[in-house]
This record gives sequence, structure tokens and C-alpha cells, in this order.
Amino acid sequence: MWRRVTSLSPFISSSKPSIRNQASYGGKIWELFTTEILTPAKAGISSDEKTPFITFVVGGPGSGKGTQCAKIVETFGFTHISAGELLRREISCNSEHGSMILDSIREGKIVPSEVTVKLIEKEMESSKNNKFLIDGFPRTEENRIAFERVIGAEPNFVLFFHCPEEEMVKRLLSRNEGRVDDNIDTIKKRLEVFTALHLPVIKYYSEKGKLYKINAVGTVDEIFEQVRPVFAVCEATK
Ligand SMILES: Nc1ncnc2c1ncn2[C@@H]1O[C@H](COP(=O)(O)OP(=O)(O)O)[C@@H](O)[C@H]1O
Ligand SMILES: Nc1ccn([C@H]2C[C@H](O)[C@@H](COP(=O)(O)OP(=O)(O)O)O2)c(=O)n1
Ligand SMILES: [Mg+2]
Repeated sequence: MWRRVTSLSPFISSSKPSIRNQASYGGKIWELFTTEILTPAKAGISSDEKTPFITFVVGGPGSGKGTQCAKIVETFGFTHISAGELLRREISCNSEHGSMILDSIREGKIVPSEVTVKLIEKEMESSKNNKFLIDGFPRTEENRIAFERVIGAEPNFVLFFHCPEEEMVKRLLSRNEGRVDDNIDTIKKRLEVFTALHLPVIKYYSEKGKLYKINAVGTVDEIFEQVRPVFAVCEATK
């Protein structure tokens, strides 16, 4: 079980990022930074087994977050918490918020943060693990702030899967999981929400030196080879 903490050991250097990347989103240039991966000693990671180690996994719809999370879980033993899956579970069990969640997802909108954060909190509290991959969250600044307030923690680092829009659309249209939001009209709305609400979150973590930007184009294994070194540091501290 994890315990709530108000400050986490620094995993990422807060000094100037070593590699500078630029990404283009619909004509807008965002300056994004990947951060130097520190050695465990330099990073000063706590050996306290109960301190939660939190990774946020972010990126546009269809950028491959879920696919890579499965590989991270298999290789590094994290507990995968997918915000989208938790919300879909609420729909299928007809919970109190089920119909509101379904309407939001159908419209490509973001569910109110208090609902999503409560679901994440429940999952974290019921887990025996203390290493969490939180997938598809935070999608908005409101999500991010609500998590900090309710959970009382910040992520140790944030993985951002960067993928061109055309590739994301292609992947979503052939995902074939019967999702109500994988149709072209909803996809367009989700991409608009991504640009307007999700990119500010990415910029926030980039400026904090917590963002690892992954080029999400290529085979699943090629992409995982970029992801692996980020988690290898964490593994080395066990
Ligand atoms: N590197 C890749 N190349 C091609 N298709 C991919 C790749 N990674 C994932 N996919 C496929 O694209 C779709 C979206 O991937 P998924 O992991 O569900 O993305 P996200 O969780 O970001 O929406 C799935 O059908 C998945 O099998
Ligand atoms: N933090 C979140 C995560 C997902 N949602 C809603 C809105 C999203 O379009 C849907 C689906 O999310 P999910 O992460 O499963 O979607 P993708 O894996 O990016 O395709 O759920 C949300 O409202 N808030
Ligand atoms: Mg997903």
C-alpha cells in the first residue's frame, strides 16, 4: 500500500534540460524539452517502499499510450491505471455518473475532474503496488490541479507520446474495439480538445523539467526502446 505524501524525492533534474526538441502542432510551434535521465544516486530517489512512484502517461488519442503501458507493466511491474478504462467501467456498471460519462465521451469532452480523480484515488488505495502508471491523465489543467489537491502528490515524471494527427486518426479508425468515440466526428472533437486543453498540461510539465517526449511513430518495439531507459533508472533503485 502507498501512503500519501506532500513532497516526493526528486527523480528528475530541475536544472536546465539537456536536449531540446521542437514539436509542431497544427502550425503552432511548441518548445518541448526532454530531460536528462539521472543516475539513481544523483536523483536521490527515496528507498521508502511505501512512497508512491507516479508516472503520468499523456499524448493525443491514438498516440499509443495504452499499448506502451502494457509493455511497461510487463517489463517494470507498474500498476496500470487507465483513466479512460475507469470511466468506461462506470458506464458499463451503470454507476451514479454512468450516463453523464457516456455523454461526455460520445461528445469527445472531458469528464469533470472530481469524478475521474476519485476513481483514480480508489484504484491507488486498493493496490498493493506503489508504482503507478496513470494513463490518459491529466488531460487538462483542471485534471492536473484536482489530482494534486486530492491525492496530495505530483508525478515523478511524465511520458508524452508525440504523434502526428494523421497517424493518430488512422490508428483510431482501425482500433476496432467498438468504442463509441472512435468515429471520425468524435475523433475531430477529441483532437480539438487535445490541442486546446491537453497541450497546456504538456507545456507545464515541460517547464518543470518532468517531461520525457517520446517519438510515437514507428513500430511498437521501436517506440518501447525509447521508453525503456526512462524506466530502467527507476528499476535500478529497487
Ligand atoms: N506504434 C504503433 N504503430 C501502429 N499502430 C499502433 C502503434 N501503437 C499502437 N497502435 C495501435 O493504434 C491504436 C491506438 O493505440 P492505443 O495504445 O490504444 O493508443 P491510445 O491509448 O493513446 O489511444 C490501437 O489499435 C493500437 O493497436
Ligand atoms: N482524464 C480523462 C481521461 C479520459 N477521459 C474521457 C475523454 C476521452 O476522450 C475518453 C477516452 O479516454 P482514453 O484515455 O481511453 O482515450 P485514448 O486512449 O486516448 O484514445 O475518456 C476524460 O474525460 N478524462
Ligand atoms: Mg488509451
